Amino acid sequence: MIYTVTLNPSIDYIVRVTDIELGQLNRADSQDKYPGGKGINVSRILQRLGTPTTSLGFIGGFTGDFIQKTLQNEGIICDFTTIKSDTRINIKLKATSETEINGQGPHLNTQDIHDLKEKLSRIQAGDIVVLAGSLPTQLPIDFYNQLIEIIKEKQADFVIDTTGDSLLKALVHQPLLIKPNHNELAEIFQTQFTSVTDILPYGQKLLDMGAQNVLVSMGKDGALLFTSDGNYRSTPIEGTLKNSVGAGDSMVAGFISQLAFDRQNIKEAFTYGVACGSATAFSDDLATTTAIKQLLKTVKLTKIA
Ligand SMILES: Nc1ncnc2c1ncn2[C@@H]1O[C@H](COP(=O)(O)OP(=O)(O)OP(=O)(O)O)[C@@H](O)[C@H]1O
Ligand SMILES: O=P(O)(O)OC[C@@]1(O)O[C@H](CO)[C@@H](O)[C@@H]1O
Repeated sequence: MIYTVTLNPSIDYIVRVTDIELGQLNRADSQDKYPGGKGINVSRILQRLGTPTTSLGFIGGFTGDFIQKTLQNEGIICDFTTIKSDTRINIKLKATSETEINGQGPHLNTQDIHDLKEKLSRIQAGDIVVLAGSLPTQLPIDFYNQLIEIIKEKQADFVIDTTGDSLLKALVHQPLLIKPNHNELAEIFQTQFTSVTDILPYGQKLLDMGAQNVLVSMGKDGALLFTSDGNYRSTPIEGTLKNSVGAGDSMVAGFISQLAFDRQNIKEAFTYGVACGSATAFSDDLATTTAIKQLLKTVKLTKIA
């Protein structure tokens, strides 16, 4: 089973406006609301790929109810910890460019935290747990490490998609996959990249620091994969960008959907990751199964010397 943990889920409220004027009344051309949060996005794509998944995390209030009902209608197993406060709403404003305002997240109490850990303790050896997204402000910076200890005790694998110190601290525990984007990678090592060649030593560094597989996503420029069996680049896929929210999560989902079958089949995993990421970039919501299948045929990988 693949579990996803979303500590700070959201309703993503997408508002499309042709010309936004700050300080004025603007009227939306259209709007949508989707269940969001990085782990939840991973679960939604896994489900579309036919891979069984259970969603864990904190949800509450009318916003939490919307998320849980939508996920259950899509066939995702939900084992959320119910909290008293409302789950946040994240605004994704799509005008000539995309602007995001992510909410802070709800209040949690000690019992909520205990309940989440207790649910996570029910995983079994061989399961994969995806830890993705920001921490509610109240949680300590090492909270992911506390969850990793539980996962390791159970002899399960984990994927972590977070940034900065939380990511670096997780590396010694040998995550099955990490997926920084190129900006996050530059920030971790306090550097700047001007070409793909600049990125290569830093992807390799994360591998040497303990990650089993490192995916570096580069938006419209494709992605790089670093593994102990060699490094690969996916050539960019052409298409019209509709939505960059969740492209990275879709990539993670595509990748682990294949690793869950066969831990050795890295190239197939990378192919699925790229197809899912681009298919979401070219869709209004997260990618559909049909969109992913169409793009699978177009993914091209080259080995990096
Ligand atoms: N405009 C695009 N055209 C084609 N493919 C894209 C585009 N944007 C994203 N992708 C695909 O999706 C992958 C993940 O996207 P990206 O690098 O934007 O992740 P991210 O920064 O983690 O995104 P997010 O945090 O919004 O989920 C890319 O590596 C690429 O394969
Ligand atoms: O505030 P966080 O947890 O860093 O990011 C949350 C979020 O922006 O990430 C997802 C896209 O990756 C969205 O569904 C969601 O709104």
